[in-house]
Amino acid sequence: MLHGTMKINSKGHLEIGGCDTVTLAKKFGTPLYVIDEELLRQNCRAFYNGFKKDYPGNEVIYASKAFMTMAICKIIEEENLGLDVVSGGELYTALKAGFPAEKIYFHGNNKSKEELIMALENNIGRIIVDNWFELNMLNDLAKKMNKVPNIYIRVSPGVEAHTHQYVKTGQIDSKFGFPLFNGDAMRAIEYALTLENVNIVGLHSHIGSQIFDAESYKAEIEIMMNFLKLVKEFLGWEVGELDLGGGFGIAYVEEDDPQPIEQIAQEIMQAVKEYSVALNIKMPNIIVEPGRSIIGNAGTTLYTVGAIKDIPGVRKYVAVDGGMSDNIRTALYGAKYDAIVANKAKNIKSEKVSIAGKLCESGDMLIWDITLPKIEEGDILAVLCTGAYNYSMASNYNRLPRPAAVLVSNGQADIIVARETYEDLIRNDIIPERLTNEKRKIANY
Ligand SMILES: Cc1ncc(COP(=O)(O)O)c(C=O)c1O
Ligand SMILES: N[C@H](CCC[C@H](N)C(=O)O)C(=O)O
Repeated sequence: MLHGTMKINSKGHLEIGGCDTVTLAKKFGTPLYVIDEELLRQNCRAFYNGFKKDYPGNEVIYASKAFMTMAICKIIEEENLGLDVVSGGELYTALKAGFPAEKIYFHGNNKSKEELIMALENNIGRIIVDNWFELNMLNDLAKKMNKVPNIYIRVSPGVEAHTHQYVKTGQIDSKFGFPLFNGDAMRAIEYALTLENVNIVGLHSHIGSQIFDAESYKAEIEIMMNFLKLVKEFLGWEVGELDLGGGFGIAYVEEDDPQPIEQIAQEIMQAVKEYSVALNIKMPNIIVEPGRSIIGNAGTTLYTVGAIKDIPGVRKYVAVDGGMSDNIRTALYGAKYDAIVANKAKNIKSEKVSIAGKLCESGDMLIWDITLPKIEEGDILAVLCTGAYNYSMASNYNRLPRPAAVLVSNGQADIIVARETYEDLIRNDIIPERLTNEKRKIANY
């Protein structure tokens, strides 16, 4: 499966954005995240065309947790999308990149006082309030700062998306949002409407991630639209904005079969329209928060193959120079990935291997069982669809420096995140004086 601008060139090498990946590996080192700018922009446009073109009041906001750097913020801004941030760090990055504050939406189930102050100071577009503690704290802070932020109330709709347990969020037993089933969501809205220093403009819900078709969204829409009707009846307030969250799936491997975004968008908008007519309520503007489906298939990780361990009759382990520190998803979720031997992209796939990382964990695997051309030390392995939740979930486990990321387009490759160095790793380390004290050394000795 080739994605976006991927091609096999005349040398039999994998090319992305007009750049030979073997050359990229040599020039920038490995592991290396490669981002296909054209595909990233195409994904943005599919969402824009599906949700916003015919409905100017709608917004598509990129869930920056999937992959965020200042360069990515620039592209998202150019593509006319908004931005979903979930922490002071993401907000800071967006603001530093000059992202328009009014198009920033702030999520999170435990925002700190400092984070809320930062949001208020910068007059960001929407704050999605998750719980009572936050609602009161925000109103108090806003009063002190003489602000009236636009807020959504996050509703926990009780919808089970058909996806991995860890990436389900809409079910009743969830840490996110005000439960709908016990009346909390209604009470929170009623209360927010009485507060002077918050301006409630909409509701939010999110049901999970890696969802392949419109069915789960339709279940969410049915619940939320009926709730909008109840809110109108009980509180006399018509909800103007309904944020349905993110979660649109991508094809990591061949058996994954997500519907095209344009089609899902069409079905979602159709369902919203039908419910507003049937329930006799104003059609709300719809907000969606795609993360994975914007950046996921636009990212590829290049690794260099090192040790190969063949256990005859059992398994052949092919180890690469990265692993769970740059892609924790296989270890964490049992995620599946496809890969190409970048310098042998035309060769016949002839042997089944498993791709291991280099970290000190048996679970540090990237791919269990994949058939590839005969692979040798020094080959460049390209793991596909690593754009989302790889760099953003990367760690320094085993003190591995985080890889660099390059943006490729039309034969040009630009670094958007520099490779971490060993110096970076010790930058924040401090040896207290008492540990360097000579007398202590002697005493201990
Ligand atoms: C509230 C919310 N919105 C959007 C997203 C983005 O999800 P995805 O990357 O699956 O589109 C998530 C999950 O990370 C989320 O929790
Ligand atoms: N926050 C998202 C899931 C993020 C999953 C992501 N971390 C992954 O690697 O797939 C949610 O609650 O639906």
